[in-house]
Amino acid sequence: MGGEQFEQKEGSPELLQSLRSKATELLFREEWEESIQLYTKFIDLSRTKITKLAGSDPDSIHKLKKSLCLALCNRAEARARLHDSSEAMRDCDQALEIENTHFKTLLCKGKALLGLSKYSSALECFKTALLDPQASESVTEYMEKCKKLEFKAKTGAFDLSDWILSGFRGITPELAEFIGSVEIKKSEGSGRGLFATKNIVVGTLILVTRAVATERGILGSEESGEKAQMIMWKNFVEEVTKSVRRCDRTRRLVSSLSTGEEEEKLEIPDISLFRPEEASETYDDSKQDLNKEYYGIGLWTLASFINHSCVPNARRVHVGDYAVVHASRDIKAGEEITSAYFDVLSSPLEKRKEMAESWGFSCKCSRCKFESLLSVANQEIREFEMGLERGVDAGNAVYTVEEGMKRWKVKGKDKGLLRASYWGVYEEVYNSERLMRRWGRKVPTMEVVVDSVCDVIGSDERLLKMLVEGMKQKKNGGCSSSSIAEMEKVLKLGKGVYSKVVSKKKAMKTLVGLE
Ligand SMILES: C[S@@+](CC[C@H](N)C(=O)[O-])C[C@H]1O[C@@H](n2cnc3c(N)ncnc32)[C@H](O)[C@@H]1O
Repeated sequence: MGGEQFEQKEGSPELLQSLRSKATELLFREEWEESIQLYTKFIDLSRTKITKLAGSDPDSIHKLKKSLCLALCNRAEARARLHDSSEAMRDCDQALEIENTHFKTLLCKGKALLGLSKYSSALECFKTALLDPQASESVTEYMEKCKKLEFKAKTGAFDLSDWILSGFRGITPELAEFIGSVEIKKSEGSGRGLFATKNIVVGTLILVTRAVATERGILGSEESGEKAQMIMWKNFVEEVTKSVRRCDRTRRLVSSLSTGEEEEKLEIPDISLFRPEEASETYDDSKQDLNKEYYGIGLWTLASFINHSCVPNARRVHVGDYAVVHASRDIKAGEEITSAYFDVLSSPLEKRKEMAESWGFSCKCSRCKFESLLSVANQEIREFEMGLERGVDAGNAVYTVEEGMKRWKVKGKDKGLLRASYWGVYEEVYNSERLMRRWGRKVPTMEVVVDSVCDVIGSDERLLKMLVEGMKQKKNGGCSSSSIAEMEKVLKLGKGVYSKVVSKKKAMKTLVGLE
């Protein structure tokens, strides 16, 4: 192709024709990069020619502009396929400057806007496209999609009941970016954090945010797994770098993130920076643990402002490329929203310190402060923990903690903190008929312990499972059906674990194992 091209004069109709048909052929063959290259050459040559012909040959200029418009539109299509929505948008805008109702471009721009989560702007585009005689049903379908996503983005009303119930199988449901009642502020403990601007009820969605980049894979055996992990990280960093280069807004979002150093000096970005519809696009030319070997990396900018706490009030799950954060207990206006970066149930202070260290920080949360003070003052706790390591009887261990708390003057909510730290032994006791026969009368009931733990660490599937098992056992033991209050408690805990995206009550009942 190269030789053939250079024999033709730059800007000759033959060269332009040949470039255009080769670029189109590549587009049909889905060879996006190569197609973009040829369209770029065609676009540059056409523009030069139009400038040269200015004022002399209106017919030729008209024809050239028409094919320039189509070339920009096709290049936009190819760029959109490579997930370069910002550059695709720029091509569309330039094409629409030539022909403001160009049908194919309007469709392409609408799709690019959808890719940028700008649902209402996308809807406007499709509305204009619908006026074109070529408009088919697919335009109406796109309009419906925009309306649905815009509604979700405004309200956070998602219903993933069916997908969750099907065991997360099938097509991942389409989500929209959503930012609830939150703002970014200085956090007492660690740089900046996300804060509630209104009271948030357990289960309510706080954020749904799409990743700047993700990388997923299955890791093999130890050695090849490590290598695969390294390759995934390399690809991931390349993807982030590409996204940052492509889009100025992404660059601003990524550069607002903390590196974990000098957190006191970090700027507080306005939350509107993260709202896709509000963000002006400037073009800069420059863990679901179903499988232990499954590995995933991602970067979600707004979710990265959420600090860790060992008494978290929010949970984060991933659905496709989205991070979904919801309240795992009721949150008061002004309270900092925190999630657990690692398992905080069944993890005494020293174990949590190690885990925080592997994340590169030393945890300053209230639970760590409380337990540090307690263990410094308390030789008994250290001895108790040494006993746990030696494998003492779980019933005896629970009894020791409960009696100890009386002596150490641990009261009210603080009891939940220690029970959470030593949850492992509590769980063992409540799950064992033998231990319950021996210790049942000497230790608090499972319901009391679950309540107090839930109060401090928020909803957790292990707490939920324990409550549900308790209800079933009561039923099997001849108790009449569970009380409404018990049922409501389980469903509330279910909401805290799975969030309101399981909005059908029947679905929630099945999910928690009550049906
Ligand atoms: C994902 S960022 C959270 C937002 C960060 N504070 C900021 O200003 O951008 C994670 C970093 O925040 C800090 N951090 C988060 N939770 C913390 C905690 N409980 N105690 C101390 N530092 C914490 C650590 O430096 C950690 O590496």
